[in-house]
Amino acid sequence: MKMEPAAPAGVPGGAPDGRLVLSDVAFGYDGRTGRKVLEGLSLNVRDGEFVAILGPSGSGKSTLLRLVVGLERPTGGAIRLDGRPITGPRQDIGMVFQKPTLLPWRTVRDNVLLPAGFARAAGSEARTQADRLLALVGLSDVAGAYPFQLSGGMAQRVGIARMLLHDPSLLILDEPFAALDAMTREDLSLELQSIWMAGRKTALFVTHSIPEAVLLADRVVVLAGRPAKVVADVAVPLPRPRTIETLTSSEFNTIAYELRRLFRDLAGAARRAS
Ligand SMILES: Nc1ncnc2c1ncn2[C@@H]1O[C@H](COP(=O)(O)OP(=O)(O)OP(=O)(O)O)[C@@H](O)[C@H]1O
Repeated sequence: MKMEPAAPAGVPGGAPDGRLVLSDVAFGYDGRTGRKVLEGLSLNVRDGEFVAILGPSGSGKSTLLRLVVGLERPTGGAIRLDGRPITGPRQDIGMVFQKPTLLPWRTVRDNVLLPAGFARAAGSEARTQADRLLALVGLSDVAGAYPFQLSGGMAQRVGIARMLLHDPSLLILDEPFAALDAMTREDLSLELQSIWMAGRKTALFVTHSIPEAVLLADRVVVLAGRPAKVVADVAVPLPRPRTIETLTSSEFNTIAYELRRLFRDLAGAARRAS
């Protein structure tokens, strides 16, 4: 397996013809102190590629996603999707968070329709699409239910259906399964893989779980440092569809083990530096 150290600039780990290209990106929340969260971060995601992002807590993974969806603007470098800079939220980017933030007074169907302006404003086409997506994530039976009637896994399925409402071509997922029990998490990971395989959308997926990253991704990118940048870019050439059996294969375990070792090295280096 190849653990590629990140190049100081440019587009490590991929051809320069990526769909989503981050070039030498820098960002800090506090303009006054100038403290940067990310610096010199370059990443190239190809069309249809599923990239998982791992990194120590606080390394800037969510910040990176906020930049990609246009909720924040980089203070240095550039982020381009299909060759154009990202200047704000857009319909061709769908996002799902750790907590799906469902409106408790709206039904499941209306929560899926939220990006379309709710059921009354949404046309019949959007309502049909919402029902189709609820069927896709196995929630047709609870379309008229309210969020308090759902389990954590069901609520997250609603979040996934909502993310897909406008048929986005770029999926941004920020620890979507972190709050779920292990079995539900595994089931939803495999469902996400099916959805992704059916549409071959480009996906950026942040997780703290090495096995989850290796199970789902074509590539695992590791962020680290203060400010953070890409410190490793690991290809996952396992056949698809991946299944729970994949978790027992020697190829899977070799990649997961190498990533674990890398994390231990990073933690050791951070301890020595502090
Ligand atoms: N809105 C904000 N204002 C100021 N600082 C912030 C804000 N959001 C995040 N930060 C800081 O930016 C850094 C990176 O945070 P971020 O949430 O991106 O990391 P992360 O890798 O996603 O963390 P975790 O794995 O714990 O979710 C942290 O030091 C955090 O305190």
